[in-house]
Amino acid sequence: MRPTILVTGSSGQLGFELLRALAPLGKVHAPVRAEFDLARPERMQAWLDRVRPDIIVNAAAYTAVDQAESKQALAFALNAAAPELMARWAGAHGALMVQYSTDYVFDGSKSGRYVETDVPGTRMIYGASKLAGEQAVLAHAPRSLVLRVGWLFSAFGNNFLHTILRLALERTSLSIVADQIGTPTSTQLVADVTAHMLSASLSGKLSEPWGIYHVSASGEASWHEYARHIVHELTLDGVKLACAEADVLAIGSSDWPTPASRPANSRLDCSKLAQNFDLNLPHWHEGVSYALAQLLRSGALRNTRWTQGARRKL
Ligand SMILES: NC(=O)C1=CN([C@@H]2O[C@H](COP(=O)(O)OP(=O)(O)OC[C@H]3O[C@@H](n4cnc5c(N)ncnc54)[C@H](OP(=O)(O)O)[C@@H]3O)[C@@H](O)[C@H]2O)C=CC1
Ligand SMILES: Cc1cn([C@H]2C[C@H](O)[C@@H](COP(=O)(O)OP(=O)(O)O[C@H]3O[C@@H](C)C(=O)[C@@H](O)[C@H]3O)O2)c(=O)[nH]c1=O
Ligand SMILES: [Mg+2]
Repeated sequence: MRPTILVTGSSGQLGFELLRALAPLGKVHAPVRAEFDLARPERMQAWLDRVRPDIIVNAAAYTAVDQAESKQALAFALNAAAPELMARWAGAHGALMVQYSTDYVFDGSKSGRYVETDVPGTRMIYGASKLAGEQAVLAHAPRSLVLRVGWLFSAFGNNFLHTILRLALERTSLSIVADQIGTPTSTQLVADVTAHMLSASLSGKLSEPWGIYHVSASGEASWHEYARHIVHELTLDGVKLACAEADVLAIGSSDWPTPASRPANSRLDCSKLAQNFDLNLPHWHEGVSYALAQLLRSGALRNTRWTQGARRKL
């Protein structure tokens, strides 16, 4: 029998890709927020009891990093209490669960890449709420995968790539922090890796696949290098930007004060993923190229002033 799969957050950038990537694995249910609201436990419980999914893939979350600082209760309700409820249900009914967490569970003080056994320590509410969520899932759903990802982007949705595209069209220079490093990772890649991990786990060939995994593209960048790369690629594509690559300026975090204190280093080591699942992930440049190609080819942008004549070859 094909498993029944619940995907939450399907209107978000990762959930959207999961709809595509998980379709070959089973019957995907993607309730909208009104049907499955993370802030309404009784609704979630009723939905789970009615549909009885075999696999829960939770891509819904409170993701507004700075706003979370003043919305602590909401961030914890969505990022910790709601995954706990799903995990308890999964544990009680023998379901599998996939929970997404973040590189922001770390404080950034390590000089190298973070491994799964490094002790998290975060200085922000979003990170603390996601950490509580991953701990609750691991505690209550014995068959769960907690995938820590970071710096997600896609051709669709809210993310840094879109912010830079918009700003570079409007402004003649950009000031971007250069002292926070991580790895931009496409939601397509994370969705495809999720599908691979789930099908390998379901095959029964892996003795103990469950637990925390770091999942990121290879390579690394500061936000400044990432922004420059986006502007460079768009310029090569013939997009008429107001901002030239040389005018993407490096600044320090202290020059860009934000409510949440972001880690200086949130690079993730993915050796455990490579070892247990035989996956070696591509460089983040490849994901950016693909997302820009999708953007430039999308009908929604075809008639805008700045894409006229712009073209991308992969
Ligand atoms: N974005 C990033 O860079 C990173 C994200 N992650 C994690 O990856 C996962 C996916 O993130 P991403 O796709 O970027 O997130 P998005 O912000 O793009 O999407 C969030 C999703 O959660 C849904 N949601 C929000 N509140 C509720 C609620 N009360 N009830 C039901 N659904 C709700 C949203 O629905 P609606 O459309 O109704 O608002 C939307 O579908 C999250 O767990 C996030 O913490 C980890 C590291 C990096
Ligand atoms: C727009 C802008 C941002 N910045 C800085 C602020 C910040 O340090 C950095 C990135 O800002 P953003 O708000 O786009 O990204 P941010 O919200 O920090 O992204 C995070 O989202 C959550 C959900 C995660 O889990 C993380 O992995 C990470 O992807 O860029 C500038 O320096 N100049 C600018 O013009
Ligand atoms: Mg943000």
